[in-house]
Amino acid sequence: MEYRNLIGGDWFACGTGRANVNPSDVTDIIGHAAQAGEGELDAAIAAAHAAAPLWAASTPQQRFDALDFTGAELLARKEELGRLLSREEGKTLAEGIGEVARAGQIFKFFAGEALRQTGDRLASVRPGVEVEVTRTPVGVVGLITPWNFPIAIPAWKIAPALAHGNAVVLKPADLVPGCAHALVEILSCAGLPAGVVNLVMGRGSEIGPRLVSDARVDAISFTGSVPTGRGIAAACGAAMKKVQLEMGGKNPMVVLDDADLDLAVAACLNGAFFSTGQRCTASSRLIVTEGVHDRFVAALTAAMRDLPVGDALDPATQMGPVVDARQLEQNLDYVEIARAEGGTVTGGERLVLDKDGFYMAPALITETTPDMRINREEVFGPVASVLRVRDYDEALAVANDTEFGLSAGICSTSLKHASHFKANARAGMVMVNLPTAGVDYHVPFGGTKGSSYGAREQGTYAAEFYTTVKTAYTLP
Ligand SMILES: NC(=O)C1=CN([C@@H]2O[C@H](COP(=O)(O)OP(=O)(O)OC[C@H]3O[C@@H](n4cnc5c(N)ncnc54)[C@H](OP(=O)(O)O)[C@@H]3O)[C@@H](O)[C@H]2O)C=CC1
Ligand SMILES: O=C(O)CCC(=O)C(=O)O
Repeated sequence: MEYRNLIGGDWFACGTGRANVNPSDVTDIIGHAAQAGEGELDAAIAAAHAAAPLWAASTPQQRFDALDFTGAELLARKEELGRLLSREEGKTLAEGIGEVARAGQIFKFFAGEALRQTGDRLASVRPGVEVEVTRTPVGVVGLITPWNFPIAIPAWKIAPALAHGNAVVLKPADLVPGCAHALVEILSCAGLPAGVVNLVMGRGSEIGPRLVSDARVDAISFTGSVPTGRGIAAACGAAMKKVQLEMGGKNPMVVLDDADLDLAVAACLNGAFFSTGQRCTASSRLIVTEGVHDRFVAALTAAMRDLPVGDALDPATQMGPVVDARQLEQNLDYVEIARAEGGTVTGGERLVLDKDGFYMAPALITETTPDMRINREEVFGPVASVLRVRDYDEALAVANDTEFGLSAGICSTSLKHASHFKANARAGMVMVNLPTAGVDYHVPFGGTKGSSYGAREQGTYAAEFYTTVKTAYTLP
């Protein structure tokens, strides 16, 4: 399969195609992706810039139709596209199909948002004057997306951008061109004017900074690593350009003595290891009070041993491979760092299976302290640590002792502690008796502190980023 770039409504096979490798089996080359250079990027931005006024003038019905069509198509093809997703990213088939369905629901939700454009008409403080407050499109939005949710994250950026009347240039992660291509191919049949949606695949370090700094691009929405995000924020700040960043997490999951132990173990197993731990919402710090600590560790260790690791496309697999060799090395390095810091390691070894892929066993690091690197830095793999604490107050203090603030969870049957945690956990999302990862598609997503910057993504709150508020005064 050859993945081409979509520029101004035409498909271009630019540059030498980059191989799209299956992380479950590196002998399986799924396709080759076009690599855009400066010229192709420039053409894509020019196309979006020319098309933006057309789409800004579209009716709510036109926007609804395009988004509803895309959502319906994704839902109808979720098995086929879920298979592609699992094959190129490595999450299990059930997770891959689930993610495509989620992308479909996101488009359906924003189809509805296109019809629900709101505004205010108010009386002026001056006699006879009318005031109207409306939302107008931002213009051209550059979307830079990561590899860990290769269809849902592009969906939750493209869908609100289009619903609110913007044109986009999508730069997906290098490792997952197949899903981006499939999504944009569907959008190219959705009745949008040429140039409203453009796809440029190519090295992020080369074309990314150009996309961010181009004066014709009015706003940037980014999800990925902290260092890349910081660079983008600095460039957008200097250009006084609107920017939205979703970055890392070091998400705490508090387990109190009074928790339902089975529920807590299931929530931590899911939060820490599902999707191979490659979620910015992953539960990477398990903070457990001393009365339940040993029973919790024993039960979670047993559950980890029963988690089949293997080829993402094998229906028996519950944890697929790591996305690539570099990420696998990073994960294994962190396991060794934790051991050297004095942590006790269970699992975390590289696995050699019949297929030549990037496999490792899930890792649990016990007997850790808050100052260890394993409790401060994001690993982005199936590696979780356990911190033993005296009581709820210490648990909350440890949970908040991080530079990140994306998601925070608590497992407890105490309404008092759950309510206090919801109010006092310094995170954008709080979960009670649920994994820190796995969020709904119709409500805001985002964090505090070093995890996020700018307006929230998703739900009705997405309007904040994808529109500019205009206040009009009329003397009739
Ligand atoms: N919070 C999250 O959801 C995610 C966090 N991460 C974290 O980041 C680490 C590294 O992952 P990685 O994929 O390399 O993350 P990056 O931040 O490097 O990549 C994210 C996106 O940004 C692009 N990009 C890279 N460099 C630039 C640049 N200078 N300017 C603009 N865009 C750029 C990438 O393109 P390209 O792919 O072509 O390099 C990709 O599309 C992981 O180990 C993990 O810790 C990673 C993914 C998601
Ligand atoms: O947990 C989720 O459902 C979403 C996580 C996510 O968006 C991410 O890891 O980038």
